[in-house]
Amino acid sequence: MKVTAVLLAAGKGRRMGEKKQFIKLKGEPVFQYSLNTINKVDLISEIVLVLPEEDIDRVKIFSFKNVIKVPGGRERQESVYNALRSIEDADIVVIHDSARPFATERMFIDGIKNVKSGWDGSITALKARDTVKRVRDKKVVQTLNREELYIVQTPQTFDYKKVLDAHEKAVRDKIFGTDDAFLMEKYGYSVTVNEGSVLNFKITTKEDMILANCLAKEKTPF
Ligand SMILES: Nc1ccn([C@@H]2O[C@H](COP(=O)(O)OP(=O)(O)OP(=O)(O)O)[C@@H](O)[C@H]2O)c(=O)n1
Ligand SMILES: C[C@](O)(CO)[C@H](O)COP(=O)(O)O
Repeated sequence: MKVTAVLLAAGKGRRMGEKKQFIKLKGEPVFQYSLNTINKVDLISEIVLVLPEEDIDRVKIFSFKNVIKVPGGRERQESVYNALRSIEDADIVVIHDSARPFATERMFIDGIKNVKSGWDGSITALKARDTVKRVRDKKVVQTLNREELYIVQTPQTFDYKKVLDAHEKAVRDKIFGTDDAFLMEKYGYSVTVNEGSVLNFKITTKEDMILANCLAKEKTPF
C-alpha cells in the first residue's frame, strides 16, 4: 500500500505576524521538524510539501524521501485540495500541519495502521482533560460532557480516494471545515481517533514560540 504524506506549510501566519513555518527553532525552520519525523516513518514513501507560491523556489529542504513541492491556496482546505490533486497514485494519505513540529512517529504510524485496518480515516486527538462549557454573549449556557470531547490535532490519515472525494464534494457544495476529518464526517465516511499529546500543540501566536523553543532539541536533520 502506497502511503503519501502531505505537509502543509503554506499559511500566512496572520496571528503570529509572520510565516511561522519558516521561523528557526534551534537552527532549523519549524517545517523541517515535521519533515525530519516523516523521514523516519518507513511506511511513508513520498512527501507533498505545500508552500506559499512566492516561497517555492527559495525554500531549502532536507529529506531522504522524495519531496514534491506544491503551491498552497488561500485557506488551509484549498492547500490540502491542491496537494491531493497533485498526487498521482496513493492508497493512503497522511495530512499534517507543519505548525505542529512536535508530532511523533507513533502518531503517523498509528493513523496509518487504523486506516489499513478498515477505517476511512484516523485523526490524532487528545481526550478533553478540562471542563468545557458553551458560552454565548459572555453567559455560560451549558457544561459539555467531556467523556465525549476530544481536542483534535494532526496528523490526520485517510483513504486517499475517499478524502479526495470528500474534498471534491466540499468544493461543489461550498463547504468549509477547519480540518479534513470534518469533510469526511459530512459525507458519511468513518473516522476514528489515534492518541495525541499536549506536546503536539499548534504554534499559532508568539506566546507559543516560548514553549516551542523549550521543547526544540539541538539536532541535525535525521
Ligand atoms: N492557506 C493555508 C493556510 C494554512 N496552511 C497550513 O495549515 C496549518 C494550520 O494553519 P494555521 O495555524 O491557521 O496557520 P496560518 O494560516 O499560517 O496562521 P493564521 O491563520 O494565523 O494566518 C499550518 O501548518 C499552515 O502552514 C496552509 O498550508 N495553507
Ligand atoms: C487541522 C487542525 O490542526 C486541527 O486542530 C486545525 O483545525 C487547523 O487550525 P486552523 O488555525 O483552523 O488552520
